[in-house]
Amino acid sequence: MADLDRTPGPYDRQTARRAEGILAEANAAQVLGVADVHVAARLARLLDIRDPAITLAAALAVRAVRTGSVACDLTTVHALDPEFAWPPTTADAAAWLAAVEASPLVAQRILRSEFGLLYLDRYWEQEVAVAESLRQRAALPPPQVDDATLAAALDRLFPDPRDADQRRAGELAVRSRTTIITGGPGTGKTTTVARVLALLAEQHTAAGASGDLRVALVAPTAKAANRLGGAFVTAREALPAADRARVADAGATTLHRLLGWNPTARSRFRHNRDNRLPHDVVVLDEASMVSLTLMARLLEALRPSTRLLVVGDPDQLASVEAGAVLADLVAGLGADGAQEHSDAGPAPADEASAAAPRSTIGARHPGAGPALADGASAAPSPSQDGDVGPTVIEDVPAAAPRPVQSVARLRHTYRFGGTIGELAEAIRAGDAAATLRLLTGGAPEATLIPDAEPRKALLVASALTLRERALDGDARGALDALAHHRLLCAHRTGPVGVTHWNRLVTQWLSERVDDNFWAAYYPGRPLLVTTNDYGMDLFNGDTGVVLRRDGRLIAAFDRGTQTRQIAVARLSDVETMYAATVHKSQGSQAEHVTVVLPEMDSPLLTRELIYTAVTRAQREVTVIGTPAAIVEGLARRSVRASGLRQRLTQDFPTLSPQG
Ligand SMILES: Nc1ncnc2c1ncn2[C@@H]1O[C@H](COP(=O)(O)OP(=O)(O)OP(=O)(O)O)[C@@H](O)[C@H]1O
Repeated sequence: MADLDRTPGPYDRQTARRAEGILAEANAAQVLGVADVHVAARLARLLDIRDPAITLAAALAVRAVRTGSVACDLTTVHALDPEFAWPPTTADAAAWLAAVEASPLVAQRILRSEFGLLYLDRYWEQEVAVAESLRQRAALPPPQVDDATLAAALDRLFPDPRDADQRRAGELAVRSRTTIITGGPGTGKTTTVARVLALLAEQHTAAGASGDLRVALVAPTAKAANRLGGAFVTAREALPAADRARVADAGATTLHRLLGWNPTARSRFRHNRDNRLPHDVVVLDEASMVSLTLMARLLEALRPSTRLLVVGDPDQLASVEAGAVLADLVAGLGADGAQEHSDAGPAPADEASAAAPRSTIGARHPGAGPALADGASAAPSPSQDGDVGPTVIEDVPAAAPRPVQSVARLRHTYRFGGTIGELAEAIRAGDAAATLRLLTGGAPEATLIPDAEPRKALLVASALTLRERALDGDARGALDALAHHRLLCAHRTGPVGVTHWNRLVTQWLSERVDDNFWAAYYPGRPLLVTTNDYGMDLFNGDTGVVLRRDGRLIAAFDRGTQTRQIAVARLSDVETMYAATVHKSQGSQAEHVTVVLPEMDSPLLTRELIYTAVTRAQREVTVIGTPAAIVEGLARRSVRASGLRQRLTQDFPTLSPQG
């Protein structure tokens, strides 16, 4: 897995020493990184490219992937540095792209050009593969559904009118092969997944299938998988007894593990198109963190009959690797207002009929399936399409069973008390005035402070609590203390980065307690694992703490309800974690979170970063920064160039409202 913190920042400047010409100039101006320069220089040499604008385009295509995009949009690259001496032939982006298309780079399929974007071939292929897999899944006949059983189950599992969104998501998941369930923190995604699995298990039995429903619960990182596993146990426990008995306590794993990652094998994943996964249902949680590459691998390893539930929050920071797949799927498959609603409360009862084409359920939905409106569970005629809005796929006979691809958004927040939920929603909507009002309104759950000084007492107290429990050898107690408060920064390095804060807290502790806090290991040292070690069962992003037990130092790592304990001598790639980056914290939460905003000119100061950071808090969030930084950050979106949205729209038959 890539380093979760490799997003380039202003302190990551590196010089490509042997670069020449335009590449050297662009590197000196920090438009290009070393890797971009080296790849482009090599291509220019091999293909005898003399035009600096073409070489520059190749480097920019590499840069695009390195910074999270799937492709490079030449119309926007001047904005990277308007002062840079861009070659005059790059002023007209369309002409520049045409010149690249006419070059050997495209002729030899090293680069691909589509949708006005320039792709490295590998990423173009992956994007095509993802769209093609989804198209093939959508073209299959819809799953068989026992409507009477489903109707009764929906009434049983979603009895509360507040659960309207969850109920719609549940019904869509039963009627579709691919369902995307989105929602902010605490909107009941895991609860809905547990209920969906009960619905599916019941359908499985009603269809006379032998054996239990085979389910895989997966998340992109080990930490997110642990958390999913824990949340799923709780959600399963809350099911009515008969439904609980239907749903196996599946246990969650990582996507890499599910696919059978083997770094030494020629085919890196044991499960692939020639050796498909055996499951009936695959639930992919925290999907915002999934890269295009992994999504392509997962889709190719699924049997066509396997249901796929993609679950996540598309407003969070996207994967550290290339792609913003979840956001693209929501935009590309959600045909209507799935993304547009911003109200945090449950859907008004009459919204369905009032806003037929803008339903919460963004269904790329040809309409022939049974009704999806509340209560409309029995198989209706196509004219009863309810709140999805009647839509047709062109060229598909009206009577033919039609595939359903659906996006369901959960909007009601069950977990947060008012303020954090409202704050998350204000940030998501980019409403700076509301965000500032909530952060400065005096509510203890959300505060904005201009500098870090008031945090010193809290940080030292947290570290000392951790130390006390570690000295007692109390693994669970220490890990709980670690999860109590988290300090999050945008950058690893620099004056407001993780390294600085780790040093500062270590210094403060040294002033308070007589121990060597600069030693490699000491009781109470909070740990962050920085690489995957399959043999040790330790993964990038795992968090733990050093304990003293029987005079020895051991490290305890969180495994949901369990702990993994290892002698410190066996650890290699770990860092101190008094602070962590927002990227690394994705997929986990703490009761109280302190967010250090980056400086105003940091490229990391974006709405997605602030949203992700703030929504890591379960009970209380403190933001260190200025109102101006909040305003600036909310106005900036983390844009990732990709053609997946267009490709999904293009590949799928056009929807048009009926009548
Ligand atoms: N329909 C519901 N009725 C009552 N409580 C609910 C419902 N749905 C969810 N909850 C409660 O809300 C809380 C959050 O639910 P859940 O963990 O399913 O949300 P989530 O969206 O998966 O959260 P996260 O963002 O942490 O992944 C839990 O305490 C859960 O019991």
